[in-house]
Amino acid sequence: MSSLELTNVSKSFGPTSILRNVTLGVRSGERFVLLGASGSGKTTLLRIVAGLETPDAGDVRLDGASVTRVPPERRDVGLVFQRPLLFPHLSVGGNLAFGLKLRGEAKRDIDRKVAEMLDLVNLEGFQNRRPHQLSGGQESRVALARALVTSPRVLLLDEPFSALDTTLRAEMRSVVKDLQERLGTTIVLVTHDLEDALALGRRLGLLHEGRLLQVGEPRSFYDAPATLDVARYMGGANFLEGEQEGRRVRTSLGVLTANVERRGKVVVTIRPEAIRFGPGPENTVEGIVSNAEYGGTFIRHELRVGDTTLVRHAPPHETHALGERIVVHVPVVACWTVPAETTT
Ligand SMILES: Nc1ncnc2c1ncn2[C@@H]1O[C@H](COP(=O)(O)OP(=O)(O)OP(=O)(O)O)[C@@H](O)[C@H]1O
Repeated sequence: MSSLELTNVSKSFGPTSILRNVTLGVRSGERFVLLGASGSGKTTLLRIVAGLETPDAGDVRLDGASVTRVPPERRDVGLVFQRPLLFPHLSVGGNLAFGLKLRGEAKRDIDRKVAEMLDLVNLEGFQNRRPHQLSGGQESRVALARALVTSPRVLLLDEPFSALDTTLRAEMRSVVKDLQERLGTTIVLVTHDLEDALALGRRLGLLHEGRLLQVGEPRSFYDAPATLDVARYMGGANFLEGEQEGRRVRTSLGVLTANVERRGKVVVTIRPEAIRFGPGPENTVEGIVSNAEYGGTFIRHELRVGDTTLVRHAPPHETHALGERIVVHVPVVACWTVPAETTT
């Protein structure tokens, strides 16, 4: 069963439409990442789930029951923002105990839950510290622990690592992953960062200008982007205009066989890492190496094929001289197309 369901949720601020007909189901115990550029409506969507914002239309359900008209404090939703926002005058223990006290839980239970949670985020012994005595990473862990200690039905994380440096980011990702796996909490994390999304999301959703363009496993965003905007968001692909009939696409590289059937004007998307050296059973192309850059784990080649330039990531041991004529092929599974009319 879906633990969180949004049905046709729309929201405008004044004349500006921020969310358009968003429908999404997040399963119980799932780690779901909502990806999107700045301004795409991610925070607004989280605020609607938390009850801090009311949708103009549509419904929000938690564990099957509509909460669209339920105030935030009765939704049982945990929120962690970009900055930890701990209560500065309360100790770490006090911060964690806050929500439990509000609920009127017994002191004995509160003490036990706080201690267990601090243990889970590796902060045992930090109970009496004040927020200003913590490092950035510790503060983030306290914020996470505070949101989880009340066992919310859904935990919403809004760019929770954006204030942290690269090392701490990676550390926090594994803390979140580990906690979620142990506690089985349903998590919806919002980020614009592809790396965070791929590391954490069992499933992803891509929000673009208030529309949810695609929902699925991370791999599907690379292998089978639903629209050109999705393919663009994932970055780095080659795009070629084409005219498709069934699996056959006429392009500036010649006729290619695509991994999807369509008809009419399309854009072929080919990932640079998918282009193989040597001829293949299909989609074989001959070109001239016009540029080569060492990229550490790969070599970025530009291949001139007539008037078209293909970017290819070759294995680091595969070196070619500039001007060398080489033959490559695009496996059919890597030759994906999207309808051209989605171009924005
Ligand atoms: N209360 C408000 N009143 C008017 N406009 C708002 C309000 N809240 C958000 N917006 C606008 O809605 C749009 C989407 O904002 P939102 O914060 O949801 O996007 P986001 O994807 O989370 O972006 P970011 O990653 O930058 O936080 C933005 O253009 C923002 O200016």
